Amino acid sequence: MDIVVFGAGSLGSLLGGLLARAHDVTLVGRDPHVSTVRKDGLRIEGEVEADVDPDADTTAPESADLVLVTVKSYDTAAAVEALADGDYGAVCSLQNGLTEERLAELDAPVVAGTASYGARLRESGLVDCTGVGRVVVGGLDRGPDPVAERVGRAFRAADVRTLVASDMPRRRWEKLAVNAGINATTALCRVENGALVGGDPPGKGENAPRLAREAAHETARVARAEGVPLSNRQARAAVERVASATATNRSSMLQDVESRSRTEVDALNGAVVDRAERHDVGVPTNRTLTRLLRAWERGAGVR
Ligand SMILES: NC(=O)C1=CN([C@@H]2O[C@H](COP(=O)(O)OP(=O)(O)OC[C@H]3O[C@@H](n4cnc5c(N)ncnc54)[C@H](O)[C@@H]3O)[C@@H](O)[C@H]2O)C=CC1
Ligand SMILES: CC(C)(CO)C(=O)C(=O)O
Repeated sequence: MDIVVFGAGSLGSLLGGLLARAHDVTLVGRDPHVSTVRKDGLRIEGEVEADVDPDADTTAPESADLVLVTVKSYDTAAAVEALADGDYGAVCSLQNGLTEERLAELDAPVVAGTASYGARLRESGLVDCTGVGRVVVGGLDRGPDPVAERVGRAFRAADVRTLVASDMPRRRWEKLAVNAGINATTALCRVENGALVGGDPPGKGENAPRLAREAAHETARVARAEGVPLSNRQARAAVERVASATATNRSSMLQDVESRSRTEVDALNGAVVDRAERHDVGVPTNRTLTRLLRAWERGAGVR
């Protein structure tokens, strides 16, 4: 397959690099990373090791079988603009947050995706795989999706752990509940993910878990208003499962706040608020978390 990875940062370089073991991959990113990859190739270190030689450019090729979008969610509109005139067989987002609807503006079938691999671009030309997770792809609607099947086969051919799911709407909303619950709470409270599990001893230290739980419950309520069957219990259980499994992680939003960078709050808690308004569902916790993070971004001068 001819695959373009639009957004060759941490995740895009890792997955693009892994896919380059079996496919013709072009990483679209920025210098100096692009020039280094062109000159010396890309090295993957950590939980997976590989030396690969994908193409790299600062603009997207005009055609490809598949485009993977891996820019931060707030750069999705710019990515859509950059890809608008291309001839692509399919486009798939592996970003956090609800971004697929924006990709639907492109003249190509959209495959929904999530990634739980961990990636960190250590320096130009060198990406660390900090965790072997899984890619999940599927149709935007429930049911089998032949384009997603093809994308899944391409990932597996490159030894990327991949599931092709026929219940992607529920999975996307469950992932949104996890990120809406964990990311904003850990960023604002400056705690690791594990602080959201339990509340031990009872009555003490339970404020952060309660915030995360309420944000997840509200997300599930909005999912149901959208016709997606996600119960409050499933959403809460997903938050607790992920927070336990990643207990010592500093969430990506906490890292953004610590490095005084823009966060993805608009595509996470902000997306829950936007969807809730369409259905007249109250989401006070997500609204407050969104306002606090936007206020922090403005104060930090990154918005
Ligand atoms: N890093 C990780 O381990 C994981 C990240 N994600 C999600 O994946 C998405 C990307 O995250 P990261 O890779 O960490 O971010 P990142 O900031 O490392 O990578 C994004 C890259 O896109 C490039 N970019 C942005 N606009 C561009 C344009 N117009 N043209 C060319 N290049 C452009 C940036 O220069 C940057 O290198 C986010 O939504 C994140 O939540 C999801 C799972 C794991
Ligand atoms: C799953 C989780 C919460 C892991 O930290 C994540 O996706 C993030 O930090 O963005």
